Amino acid sequence: MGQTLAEKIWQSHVVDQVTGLPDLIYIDLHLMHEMTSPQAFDGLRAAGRRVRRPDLTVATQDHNVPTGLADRLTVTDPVSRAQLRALRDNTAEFGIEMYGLGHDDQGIVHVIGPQLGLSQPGMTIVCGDSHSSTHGALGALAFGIGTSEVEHVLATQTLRLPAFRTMAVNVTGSLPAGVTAKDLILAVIAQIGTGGGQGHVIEYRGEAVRALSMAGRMTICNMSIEAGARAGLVAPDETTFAYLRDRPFAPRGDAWEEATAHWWSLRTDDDASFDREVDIDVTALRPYITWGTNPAQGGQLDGAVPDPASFRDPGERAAAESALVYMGLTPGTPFRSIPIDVVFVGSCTNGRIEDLRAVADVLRGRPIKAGVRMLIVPGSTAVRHQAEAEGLDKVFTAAGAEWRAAGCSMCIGVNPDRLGPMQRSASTSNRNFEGRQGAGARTHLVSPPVAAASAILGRLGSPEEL
Ligand SMILES: CC(C)[C@H](C(=O)O)[C@@H](O)C(=O)O
Ligand code: SF4
Repeated sequence: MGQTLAEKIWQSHVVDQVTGLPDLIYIDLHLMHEMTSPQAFDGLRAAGRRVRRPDLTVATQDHNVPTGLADRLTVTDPVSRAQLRALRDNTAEFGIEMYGLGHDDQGIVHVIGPQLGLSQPGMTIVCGDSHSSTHGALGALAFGIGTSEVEHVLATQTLRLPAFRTMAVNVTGSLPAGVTAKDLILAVIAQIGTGGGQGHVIEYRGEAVRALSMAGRMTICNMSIEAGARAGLVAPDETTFAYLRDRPFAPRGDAWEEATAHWWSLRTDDDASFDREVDIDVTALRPYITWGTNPAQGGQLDGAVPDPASFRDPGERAAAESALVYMGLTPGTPFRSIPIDVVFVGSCTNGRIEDLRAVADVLRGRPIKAGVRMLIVPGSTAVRHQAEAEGLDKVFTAAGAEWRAAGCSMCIGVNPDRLGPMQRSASTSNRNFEGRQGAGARTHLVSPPVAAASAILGRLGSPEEL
């Protein structure tokens, strides 16, 4: 019987199999950021070990960095300061490449890996960060790992990883105009739930996935983790190769020809079977948003806040009840009437140049609503430079938005970009948990065009209303 793509990559990386223990897997690329690495380096030091393959390890500073142009280098929070300094010192001590603050290649770890051509088809990639699934868009098997595993990879370039189950998400039809990869993944998560992918590696397949840009594929793979999946991936094709060609770390010349010949073999065999398959037809998909406090509590923007009583499952009903209290929402309220205070565009889900272009297309020539704060935060310094070369920053600032420097920013409240209590945001990020964007803050996850339209309207809405 044939194999799935995920199984093929796994098998080609098994270093050791011992009965009763998870497989020992070779790791091709280890990405790091400041939040999950300090203790790993402390552990190495305590054991007197070195980093086995510093050449396969790359670090950046993203979570704790200020994105304000004025306070970029003034990190006042002591914890953030200590973590940023630790990463700088540790990478210098252990000989690891570091794209830190001030470096042209700095950015959110899941944005810079693909952008530099570090993340490639067929690789095993790990990072001490759950959204490592993003790199699966390149046809890699990419897992988020914990800090003790970070230490293990640093020391050995291998990791014992538990076996996974396979799942196919088959996406048919083509996305209607104005409907994006973000809407698609929010709809998938609403359909299968936050635990729907548990223990599985999801392969996204079908014509609608083939038609997605690499940025779109990264958006859907990124959020696989919000459905509980171990990883998400898309088989590599011409779109992948066109994206990777000539990137700084992509193979060149004959090595490129050899690599692409191999990469073409990286696909699920026709006679392979998945442990689970989910079908979704996107022909009639509309912009999707979340109303609750987990990414599966979502619905079409055309709809209204649901009545918790409408959920048959008692767990889902209770979760909806408490989410509506936290979110300050009343059943039956049309989504398009919900006022917002802040709009955040950015994150490893939607902080790429394509996302910023989509936002600029909506904002061009239109001011954002008085009283609304809009932050536009490029996913990397290179994205920032590209956007400026295209004049997008002028569009943003002319509309009244803040154009900021690269980092995780308001996706997570561990840097100065935070919402105040009860402030409500439309956010292109991936998590709407209680307190995620600041204590007491209320988050609606949206696509880039919906974020831009909402900033103009001062309430949740889409470009068709403008
Ligand atoms: C800080 C980090 C460990 C965390 C993650 O694992 O995803 C963060 O990036 C997030 O998005 O919540
Ligand atoms: S942008 Fe958000 S989701 Fe992505 S790595 Fe940073 S904090 Fe995590």
